[in-house]
Amino acid sequence: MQLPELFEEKMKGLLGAEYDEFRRSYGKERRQALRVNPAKLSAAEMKERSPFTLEPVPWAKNGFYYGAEDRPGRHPWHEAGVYYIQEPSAMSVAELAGVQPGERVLDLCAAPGGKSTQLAAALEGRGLLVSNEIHPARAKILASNVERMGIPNAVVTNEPPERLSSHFPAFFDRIVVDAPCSGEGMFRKEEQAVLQWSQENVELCARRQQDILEEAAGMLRPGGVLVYSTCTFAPEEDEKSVVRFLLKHPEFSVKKTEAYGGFAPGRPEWVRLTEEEKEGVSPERLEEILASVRDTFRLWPHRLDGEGHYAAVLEKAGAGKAEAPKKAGRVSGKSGRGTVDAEAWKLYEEFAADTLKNCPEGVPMLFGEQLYLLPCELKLAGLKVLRPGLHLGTVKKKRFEPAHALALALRAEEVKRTASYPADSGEIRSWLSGETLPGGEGKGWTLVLVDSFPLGWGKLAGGSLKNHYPKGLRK
Ligand SMILES: C[S@@+](CC[C@H](N)C(=O)[O-])C[C@H]1O[C@@H](n2cnc3c(N)ncnc32)[C@H](O)[C@@H]1O
Repeated sequence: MQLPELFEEKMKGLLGAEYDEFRRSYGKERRQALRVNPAKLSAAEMKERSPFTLEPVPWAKNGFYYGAEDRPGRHPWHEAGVYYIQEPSAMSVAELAGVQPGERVLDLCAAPGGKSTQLAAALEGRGLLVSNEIHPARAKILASNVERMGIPNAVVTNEPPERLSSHFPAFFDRIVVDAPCSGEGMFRKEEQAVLQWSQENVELCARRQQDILEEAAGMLRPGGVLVYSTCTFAPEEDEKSVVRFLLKHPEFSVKKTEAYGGFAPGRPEWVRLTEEEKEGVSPERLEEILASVRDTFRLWPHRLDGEGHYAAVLEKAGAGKAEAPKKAGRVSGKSGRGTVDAEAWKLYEEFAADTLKNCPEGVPMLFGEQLYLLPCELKLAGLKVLRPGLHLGTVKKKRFEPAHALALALRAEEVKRTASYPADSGEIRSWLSGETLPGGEGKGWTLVLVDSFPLGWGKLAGGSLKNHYPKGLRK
């Protein structure tokens, strides 16, 4: 595979004797992986039930390499959010974030959603995930992946970091900054990354990373954890980005974190600072910061089965925990911004009484015709919000229509009527292409399952099951 000449020269200079091994990794077959959604089934169950040849990704609890012949993206379990296809070294970041259920977590550069969906899994449906993406089209993809994975407690926003930071000062327990970067670790995956590479772009990315980190710093509560990551090997964007940030922010330090033994340490000797960048810093302090960078992580494609990544776990000084997000307890008609229109709420309750055995919890909020459940009391006014929590459905004149997101966030046993078909059945093929299926007796909203996993809503009436699988997702 052809690589940019300047990139090769640069890496030769950095890696020395190790370069040949690094270069040879570009000739190796890329190993692909998926991450099981623990809200749907455990990793052990997946291993037993899955139609794919799986082998654990050593550093990711729910991560598995799949066989070269497997096509998990085409399997109906993918549409049911049973797993997320993710580059294996990228799975390290959310693991390093050490998220605990119930925390407030921000994923600042989140699309298409690999890290967000992994962070959400660690939250186990409790607490709050704010998943933000600056680019509108990418934010839509992020929202649809959050929905596909059935995440009930995520708010998806589409904002530049500086607008978000003025909204959430010292708010989050954990923040992930998976920064836009020069993507040197994407060369095997995307030819575009090779074509677009230049040293100027590396420098541009490094400047942008400083700006993003600056905004992230203000949104973290004292004692909170910030994970910074890139999928590039350029020290300007990796160790140097961290060093520049630490020089400016004495309240932050590198947190020593236990990780998979195959991760290599950060390389402070690759950091070249200008006189201006070092100004006002004592040599001892500089030495201390540089030494701490050894406790950041490099994932090399010639040392493990993955495309490569960099990650640093940073801690903000100070004690204390952010207040636990205020949860609404069981749903009520009250929203954070007043009362959800009584008629709208009545229509939802009628639907819930007829269809659900167990109602999801949260703070109801009506946006136009769309009814959502926020994971906690949250001020969102003034932000571009794509998904303010779990989308329950649309309130139409005299009726309530449940959302696809609700179907995917429910478990089969929480619903009164289900219709289950095996993944390889003709019914599932027909269903995914939008066809009506023959139904049984009775009438009302029915959760269609592929094997045991919710796939969407159907409406049973007159012996047939009308298809409500979203048109945009049909095959
Ligand atoms: C490496 S990707 C994120 C991948 C994602 N975390 C995942 O695991 O699926 C970086 C993201 O940052 C976004 N981005 C680009 N410029 C940005 C900026 N100035 N501020 C914040 N995000 C930016 C990009 O659109 C891109 O989606």
